[in-house]
Amino acid sequence: MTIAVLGGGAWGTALAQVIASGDRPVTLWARESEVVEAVNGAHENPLFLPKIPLSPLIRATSDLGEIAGAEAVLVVTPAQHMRSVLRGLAPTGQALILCAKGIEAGTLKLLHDVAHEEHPDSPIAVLSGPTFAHEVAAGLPTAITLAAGDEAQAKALAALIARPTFRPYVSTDLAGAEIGGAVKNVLAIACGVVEGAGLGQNARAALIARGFAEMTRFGMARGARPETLAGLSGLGDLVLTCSSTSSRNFSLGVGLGQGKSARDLLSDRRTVAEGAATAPVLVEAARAAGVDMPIAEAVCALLSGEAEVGAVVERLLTRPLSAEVRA
Ligand SMILES: NC(=O)C1=CN([C@@H]2O[C@H](COP(=O)(O)OP(=O)(O)OC[C@H]3O[C@@H](n4cnc5c(N)ncnc54)[C@H](O)[C@@H]3O)[C@@H](O)[C@H]2O)C=CC1
Ligand SMILES: O=C(CO)COP(=O)(O)O
Repeated sequence: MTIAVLGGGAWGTALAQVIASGDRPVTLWARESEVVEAVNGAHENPLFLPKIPLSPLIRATSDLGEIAGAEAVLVVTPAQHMRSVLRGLAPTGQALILCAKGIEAGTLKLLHDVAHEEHPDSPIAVLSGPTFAHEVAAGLPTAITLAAGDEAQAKALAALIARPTFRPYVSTDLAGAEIGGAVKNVLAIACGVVEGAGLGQNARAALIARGFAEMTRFGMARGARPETLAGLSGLGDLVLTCSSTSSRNFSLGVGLGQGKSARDLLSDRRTVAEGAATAPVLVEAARAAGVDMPIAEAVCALLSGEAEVGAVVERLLTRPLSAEVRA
């Protein structure tokens, strides 16, 4: 049976490639007709994942109806579009594996809650971890967290998608797997700012550690387990995206740190920097949960243009001194 992938961006295409490497036919739903044509004709996706020859076992379509017969569906749309795309999918009870990283604006809901609302009869799983799409598509070794509400379900889905260089570790902590990925994108922007403003490597290490403390506080307030946040989908992904210009969030931060405006930096991008969409939602969700997230607040202020880099850094450095670990 086929496995379906919803979303023909870099990550959806890379996941289709890794699944197809196990001799499995993959149906890839893409919004853009040029992606459908290029994947079916030339076996490539020059729009979102250039220079990677794709498996002929991947067949692209723009018809959501063609997803109906698949054994499982990997959902890889940007977080803010996930609900509307899922709404167009027939309610067949297929397992949905969510691969986007974010929190829904307006409702402040995690994506597995959104998916459950739209498809109450489908088992829901979350796939997250340190995974640059171009490395996964090139077959480089990668490990991920695969969480489902039920352990047997998580194991069955892990067996379905595991490949020799793509190694899932199972979990039953859906909230933990999701929150790590959503929060690290915002922190990656902050680390990019440190790089762009030339604040040094000590500052970046401090930001990663204090950012992880924010992720843990927020995660635990929303029901995540701290050991999940310390794993691949939390700390693992935080380290990856806070240290490489391959990260779109980090590189957005570099531009902000150099004094460019978020509007200018985002206007000529076709690709997503999810942290920019997540930051205001995260700040709102943290305030609603009574959680202090000064780094996320700083990223938000920079993105909205409310404050400049110098002021934001000064605000962070002049906070009252406090204990490293809060009671
Ligand atoms: N690229 C990567 O290395 C990784 C990405 N992710 C996550 O996967 C998700 C998708 O990211 P990418 O594949 O990288 O995207 P991308 O930046 O490569 O491509 C943009 C995607 O957004 C879609 N899109 C734009 N407007 C839309 C709309 N109105 N409705 C539905 N879809 C729309 C486009 O069709 C395209 O698939 C994001 O949440 C991202 O954080 C997760 C792990 C790795
Ligand atoms: O989530 C990712 C790697 O795990 C990709 O990060 P960026 O979206 O910042 O490129």
